[in-house]
Amino acid sequence: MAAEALAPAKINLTLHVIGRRADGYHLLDSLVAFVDLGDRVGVAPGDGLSLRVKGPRAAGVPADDNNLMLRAARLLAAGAGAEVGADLGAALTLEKCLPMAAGIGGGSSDAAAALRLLSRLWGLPMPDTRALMALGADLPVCAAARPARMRGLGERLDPAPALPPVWLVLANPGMALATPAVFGALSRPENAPMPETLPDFPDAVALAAWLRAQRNDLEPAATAICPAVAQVSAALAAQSGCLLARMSGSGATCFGVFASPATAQAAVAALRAARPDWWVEAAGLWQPAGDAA
Ligand SMILES: C[C@@](CO)(OP(=O)(O)O)[C@H](O)COP(=O)(O)OP(=O)(O)OC[C@H]1O[C@@H](n2ccc(N)nc2=O)[C@H](O)[C@@H]1O
Ligand SMILES: Nc1ncnc2c1ncn2[C@@H]1O[C@H](COP(=O)(O)OP(=O)(O)O)[C@@H](O)[C@H]1O
Repeated sequence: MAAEALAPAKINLTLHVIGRRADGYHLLDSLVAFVDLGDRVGVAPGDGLSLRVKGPRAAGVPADDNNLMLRAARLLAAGAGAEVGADLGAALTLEKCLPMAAGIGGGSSDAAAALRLLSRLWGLPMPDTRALMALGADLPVCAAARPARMRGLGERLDPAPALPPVWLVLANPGMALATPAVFGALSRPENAPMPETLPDFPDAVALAAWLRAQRNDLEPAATAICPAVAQVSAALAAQSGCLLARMSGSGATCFGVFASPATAQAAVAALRAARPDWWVEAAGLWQPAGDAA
């Protein structure tokens, strides 16, 4: 049976870099949420394994074995001792709506959505955390697809406190930022973690007030490589009703936090008018349909 799902964008509401390992990977402490905006991933029975990429942001997205969706499919089959093509087949589609290399986990979320759909189609269990990490540090959290406190390299997930109704405006200046380059430009890898216990967030104002005391430690490094990050963040912060503006992940996408959909939509309209060259969208938090665990 053919099936389709949203691959929701991942937002690092905070991203504290708290150490660096000898192999160059960094230790993180991040509050991660997902929004109801993303790519659309489809899976249908098929002979062999194929992928068709379409959609408004398809340009430049690899459709070959470099695509994380195909790598994820092979990983899933290998976990069951099967080989894609010989034993299992699927026709995958990706409608790309999120900018690529943008700090919002597009490829990782596409791969996680493909895994969820393929595990149902093929009747196989989801890969374990260690296997997911082999695809990327963002894969475990994207496979969980629910708000989480992410630690370690990305493998340690704890439930986040319940998030209040909140609307985010996402803005990207149209410049791809490679994650390794941003980590490489980080001047100080040892920074303070978030508090051991995260508070409750009764409403959007309380959430934004708490977030303001936290950080994205990659933001200065990303801004050094791509100065437009500072412009995007400042433009979001200047919008009426914006409670906080910050970069997500390794950038260059920034998000603004708003307490109502109307203020968020007004900010989108103003930003699109001022900067037609930027990608600007409003989104609410993504509510998993119960099948994303
Ligand atoms: C920074 C984050 C925050 O959520 O998001 P994005 O900006 O990619 O969305 C992630 O940790 C990215 O996860 P992901 O994009 O899957 O990373 P990977 O493919 O595993 O690694 C890409 C590169 O990022 C660096 N890296 C990644 C994770 C980590 N804990 N320490 C690192 O130093 C390494 O240089 C690595 O070679
Ligand atoms: N399905 C996919 N969508 C986007 N990029 C992908 C995908 N699969 C593999 N990639 C590769 O992953 C790199 C990082 O892209 P992406 O996951 O969008 O970054 P980020 O995690 O910073 O948002 C891209 O440069 C691209 O070459």
